[in-house]
Amino acid sequence: MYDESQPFFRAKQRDVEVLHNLSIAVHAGEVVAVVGASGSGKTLLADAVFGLFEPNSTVSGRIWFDGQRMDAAGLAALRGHGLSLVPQSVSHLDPMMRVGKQVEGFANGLTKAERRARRQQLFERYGLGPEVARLYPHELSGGMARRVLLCCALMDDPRVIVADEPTPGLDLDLAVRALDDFRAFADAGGGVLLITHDIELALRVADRVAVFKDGTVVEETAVANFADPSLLRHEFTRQLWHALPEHDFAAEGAERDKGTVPLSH
Ligand SMILES: Nc1ncnc2c1ncn2[C@@H]1O[C@H](COP(=O)(O)OP(=O)(O)OP(=O)(O)O)[C@@H](O)[C@H]1O
Ligand code: NI
Repeated sequence: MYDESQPFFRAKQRDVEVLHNLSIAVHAGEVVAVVGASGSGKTLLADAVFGLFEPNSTVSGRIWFDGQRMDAAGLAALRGHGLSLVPQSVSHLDPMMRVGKQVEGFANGLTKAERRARRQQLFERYGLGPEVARLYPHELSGGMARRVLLCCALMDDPRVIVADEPTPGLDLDLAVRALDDFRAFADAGGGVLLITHDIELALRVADRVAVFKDGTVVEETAVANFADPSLLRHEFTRQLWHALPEHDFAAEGAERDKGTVPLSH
């Protein structure tokens, strides 16, 4: 029987520490890949930089931009004006606004006609037909939505792009194009923090790799060190190396059977 003295629903709040002792740097001209297991805190890091955390979360740390320590207001002013996010979740798009208008809204200091022309250029580059501009986000496929998010980040002339899983759902040629564009952006003096599960693609464009595990960077290493596992210091990084399709394929299968291959996708 229903007991009125007992609450019908009870929720308990507990604090979970996700990120700790974390230090990461991106220099001008560099693509830094962040790789690591699902749930290790990569998205929380990206979102924290952009102030996109839950209101009841506790965030502490220091952020420098161009050698200057940023306070909350300074960081807020940079978002969309120098610092661009390609978010992992397509829920970052406004469901009530046609995507063409949304993308154009990410440009700074351009006339309406210039915004439109730039948006059209980006849409063409990423295989989005002109009709896509009139669609609402719910009318896009997953891969289309991801390309729209990419266009949003590239509309502005950012100094730093934080891209959180920009390639899932993209055909290989488009994924490669996106990463090549990040490379070109860095070569022109920008900085890119590229969060990805696709280590193969990451190794193709990145200069350095930061390996994330349980909310911290366990190893930061030059891409060149992935040529040989003996150059990798941390056991987890070596596991990632072995999980690459061109290495130890049989060993990878054996590891997977033991449930120890860290990549989830
Ligand atoms: N709003 C939230 N409330 C409570 N816990 C959260 C919240 N958001 C994320 N977490 C937890 O923080 C941890 C890190 O999540 P995060 O999304 O940063 O992982 P990730 O490394 O980006 O994973 P993936 O590779 O799957 O995208 C997870 O354990 C997740 O459950
Ligand atoms: Ni994530």
